[in-house]
Amino acid sequence: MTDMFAAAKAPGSPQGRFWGLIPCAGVGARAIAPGAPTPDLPKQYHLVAGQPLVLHTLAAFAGVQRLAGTLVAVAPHDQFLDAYASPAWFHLPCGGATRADTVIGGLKALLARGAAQHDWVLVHDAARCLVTTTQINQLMDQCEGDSVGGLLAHKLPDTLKTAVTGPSGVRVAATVDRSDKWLAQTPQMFRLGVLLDALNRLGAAATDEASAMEAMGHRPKLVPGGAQNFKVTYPDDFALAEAVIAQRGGSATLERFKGKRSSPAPTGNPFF
Ligand SMILES: Nc1ccn([C@@H]2O[C@H](COP(=O)(O)OP(=O)(O)OP(=O)(O)O)[C@@H](O)[C@H]2O)c(=O)n1
Ligand SMILES: C[C@](O)(CO)[C@H](O)COP(=O)(O)O
Repeated sequence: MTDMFAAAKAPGSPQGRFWGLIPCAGVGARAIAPGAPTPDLPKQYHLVAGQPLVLHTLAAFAGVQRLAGTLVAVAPHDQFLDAYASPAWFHLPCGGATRADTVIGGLKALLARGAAQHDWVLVHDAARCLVTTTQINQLMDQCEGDSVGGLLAHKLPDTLKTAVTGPSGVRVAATVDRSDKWLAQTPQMFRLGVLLDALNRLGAAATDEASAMEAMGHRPKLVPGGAQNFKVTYPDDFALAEAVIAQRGGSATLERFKGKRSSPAPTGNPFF
């Protein structure tokens, strides 16, 4: 993955190339505890085990040899990643008001820069910083021969309740059969053109890529991801992510970004 410009312009195989797309334009409102020291800093940039959360995510993608390139879709005017230029990924201010808008913006940006409609794209939340290179490769292995694509997911481990809220608070309405229930994770891997069409049709109601594909009548493949591939969503999740990183040996992901820039990267990324 040395020259993304060359990768985008190369004809690619009939099976299509693979692109990573990281929606990174959210604010993380649920993750910021009252009184936090940096309430305006989006959660994906908070330090986890010594480096901004999203860099852990990007380190996992940087290890995937088959990716032609990885686009990080950030919010307009977000310059945080300018200081972390890397040949392994590039960032663009194509984020939108909802996650679906951000993904649509990223897909269009990939197409505009030479990606093909039939290429595969792996969409992955910036906030799922514990995904591993091995898991990403497993998803690719299991889905590249599939006619639809699929996603990492985790079979529901707990008893599932529905709730009803009344005068005496929130109470159980029923216990639901969990035998067919999975928690959707990311990456979610689909053909770029089909996914863009599906997201355009479903719009903001698509909280993930698979739901847009499902609305088109497809049945995405579920590939077991594991409990550690959780999304940092609430304040407690930062400490949980740090604990997992420490248990994995801590600083391994840092090595890939030793050469990080301390000043904004120059314009002229070879991809553009
Ligand atoms: N307009 C948006 C909203 C979300 N995301 C990204 O989508 C991923 C998953 O979304 P979520 O965890 O819900 O992030 P936020 O929307 O930032 O969180 P919250 O709902 O708590 O504000 C995150 O990496 C987030 O940055 C995005 O790129 N653009
Ligand atoms: C895509 C996703 O991570 C699948 O679980 C999730 O739907 C995105 O988070 P959100 O909180 O629903 O925006």
